[in-house]
Amino acid sequence: MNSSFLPEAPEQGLIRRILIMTAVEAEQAAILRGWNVNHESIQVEVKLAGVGPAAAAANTAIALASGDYDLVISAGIAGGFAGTAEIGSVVVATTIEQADLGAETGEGFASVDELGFGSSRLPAHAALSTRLSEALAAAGIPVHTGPVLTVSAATGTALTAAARAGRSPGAVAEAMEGFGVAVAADKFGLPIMEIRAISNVVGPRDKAAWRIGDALRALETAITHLQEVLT
Ligand SMILES: O=C(O)c1cccc(C(=O)CC[C@H]2O[C@@H](n3cnc4c(=O)[nH]cnc43)[C@H](O)[C@@H]2O)c1
Repeated sequence: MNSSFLPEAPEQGLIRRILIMTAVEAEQAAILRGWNVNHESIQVEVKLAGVGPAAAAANTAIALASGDYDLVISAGIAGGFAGTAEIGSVVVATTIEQADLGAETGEGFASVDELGFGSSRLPAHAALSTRLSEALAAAGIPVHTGPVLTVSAATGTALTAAARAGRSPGAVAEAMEGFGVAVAADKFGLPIMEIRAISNVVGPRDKAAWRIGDALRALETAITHLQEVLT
């Protein structure tokens, strides 16, 4: 992407320089396909976060330390919670939550929030997230909004899926980088979004049921609509 930014005035709330972080190259390529580089009014950098929240936080912080951005987005594929976000749909986070940041206790999992050690969730940019989800719905694209969970270990059983969904009412999807990206963006005082396309159902491992190609195509489409919302 063009890395020379236009002289804009971000303090007026204009979004003109966006950093999009993806776990892997296939997601990065889908986003580059979906973004029309001829729209020079907004500059986008799409960089690799790596898999998992720690790598995502570190790589996002490195990118933010060497760039000047107005908005940070975690984007890629994700698992959808059964009955909430179907394979091929798009989810737009209202909040970005690390679902396994806390402690196992005799009474079950306790989050760092409950333990008094900090926060495991950050709010997404509400206006942009709403405008994107409304644009996707208007275009007939299946879209769901709600908390998107970040985990260090992907769910592999129905029991864990139910427990994670139960602790985060309204949770729409699970991935592995969003909260890491969000914490880094928050340290730089920047707004955050998380946009995911659903490749699988959160629960028992069934890689044969994954539809990564469909999810990448949905991600590409979602980014095209994001550009329209922002310009
Ligand atoms: O091998 C498996 O059974 C398996 C199960 C869940 C996730 C994986 C990954 O390798 C995920 C890597 C990558 O994709 C994102 N992602 C997509 N679906 C999920 C999910 O259901 N839970 C967590 N992450 C998911 C994630 O953001 C990673 O970047 C393998």
